[in-house]
Amino acid sequence: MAKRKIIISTRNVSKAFGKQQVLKSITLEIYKGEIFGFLGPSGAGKTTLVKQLVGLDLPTDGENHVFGKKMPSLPTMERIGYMAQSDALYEELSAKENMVFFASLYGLKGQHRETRIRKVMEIVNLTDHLNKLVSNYSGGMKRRLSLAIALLHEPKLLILDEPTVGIDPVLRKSIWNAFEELKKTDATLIVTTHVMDEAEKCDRLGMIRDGRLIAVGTPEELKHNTSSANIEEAFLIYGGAEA
Ligand SMILES: Nc1ncnc2c1ncn2[C@@H]1O[C@H](COP(=O)(O)OP(=O)(O)OP(=O)(O)O)[C@@H](O)[C@H]1O
Repeated sequence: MAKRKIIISTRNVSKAFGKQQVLKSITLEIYKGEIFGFLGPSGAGKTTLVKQLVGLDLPTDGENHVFGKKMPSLPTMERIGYMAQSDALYEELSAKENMVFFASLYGLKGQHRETRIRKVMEIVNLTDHLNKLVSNYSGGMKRRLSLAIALLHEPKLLILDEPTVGIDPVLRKSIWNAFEELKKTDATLIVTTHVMDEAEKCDRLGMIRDGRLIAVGTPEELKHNTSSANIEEAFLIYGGAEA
């Protein structure tokens, strides 16, 4: 098999907040064109890790390299689409005005900007609500708008922190279809989740518990290696529970 191109290399990364050790010596490589999922319970350290990959936070020990550059690196950050766990939207503006604002930050102009806005709003199924004030959006609509913004500048690396929280199953499916389409363009996607059926859709998973990476592999490998019927069971076994 051809050697896969490494997009992210996390090397012995640890993070402490005061006395609390939140990440414990994480070493991991993520490859071009894969959908990689970080799976773990609330408080496991997923957000802390992805913020470092985006370049918004620093490890206490170790290094993160993205596209071959040590993070944080400003030119590299511009190549990443990031969707945070809480929506960073201007509530008093319409969705369209929010899009135009973020598009200008990415340097998108004119007809290209209009085309991209139309395209990403179609992906998240918000075309009919383009001119509505964000303050009148539901929680799920805001999540979808945040996702659309992360997709605007066609980044080759997308880092999405719980992208489908508050989104109904039908739309969740259409968003996962969009992820699959992006993958076909050789984009790399990283998602955090604690939803098991979503974890199953990832090409590979990194299981995180108490700041440790307890297992990495395809969903099939993780189930097979623990003789588990599902990912939830595999997680419990890797976490030290009795089979
Ligand atoms: N800025 C901070 N200062 C102090 N503690 C923090 C800070 N950020 C995160 N933590 C702590 O680090 C731990 C891991 O948090 P993190 O948000 O990374 O978990 P998570 O796996 O993303 O959880 P969730 O699924 O609930 O988002 C938690 O105990 C949290 O309280």
